[in-house]
Amino acid sequence: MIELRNISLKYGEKEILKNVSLTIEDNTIKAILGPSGVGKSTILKLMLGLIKPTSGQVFVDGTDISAMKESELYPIRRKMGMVFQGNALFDSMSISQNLGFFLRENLNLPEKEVQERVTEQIQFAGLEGYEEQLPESLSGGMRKRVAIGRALIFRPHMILFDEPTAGLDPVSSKKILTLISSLRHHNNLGAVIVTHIIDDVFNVADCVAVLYQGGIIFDDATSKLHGSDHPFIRSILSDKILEL
Ligand SMILES: Nc1ncnc2c1ncn2[C@@H]1O[C@H](COP(=O)(O)OP(=O)(O)OP(=O)(O)O)[C@@H](O)[C@H]1O
Repeated sequence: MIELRNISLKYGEKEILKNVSLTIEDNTIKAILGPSGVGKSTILKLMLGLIKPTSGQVFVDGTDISAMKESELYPIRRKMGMVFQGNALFDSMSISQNLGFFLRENLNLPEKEVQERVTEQIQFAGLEGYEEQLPESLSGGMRKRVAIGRALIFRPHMILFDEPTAGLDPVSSKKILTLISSLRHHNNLGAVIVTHIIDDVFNVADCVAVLYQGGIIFDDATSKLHGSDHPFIRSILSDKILEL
């Protein structure tokens, strides 16, 4: 479980988050929806301990990480898999090498187990036959699937997605959302999806927090979003445009 408690965050004089509280339960897919530049990626960085809040606390499985040193954060980050917006794959490595790289670097596992985990993720992500290809020869949707496999290979408790369907065509987006939905029954894994695309929320998220002008204006089951009378939520439900 991840909890942000009364988080405020400033970049210089600019206040991005104002007293934000938010919980991500295990075994739940939660979306954080908001317009571009509102602070969604900033929330993911706070959850990973990559930046410190100006005030407030971040709890991961009950442990306050907001004042932790970098070395103390390693085991915490191991609990979380991150899927970056641009995937962050290594261009010169094959798909199999990309999947196994951090496992070989960071966990002292026997090579046989590394191979087994790579094969498991190749199958889960539907990448059979592409093991020896370079990322550049794959479609955007397939590269995203490699990035998801690489995050899952550590067997995290929580997986964080930054704009998982950004830049993908509708068919690839749908496949990625189906893959994310299938995580719901995957070893009690929780997921956070940061997005500005409301269809992503309806397709995949059990619950959603809407971030607007530095604060949370909705935090409940996705099915209740239509019942909100907040003007911003009404406007995104009617035109689905978040670029305000
Ligand atoms: N290191 C930084 N220093 C100063 N300002 C920053 C920094 N990182 C982000 N910002 C600003 O903070 C705001 C929130 O950024 P963030 O990337 O979290 O937004 P976002 O909601 O994820 O948007 P997008 O979807 O466009 O990435 C933006 O105005 C951004 O310009």
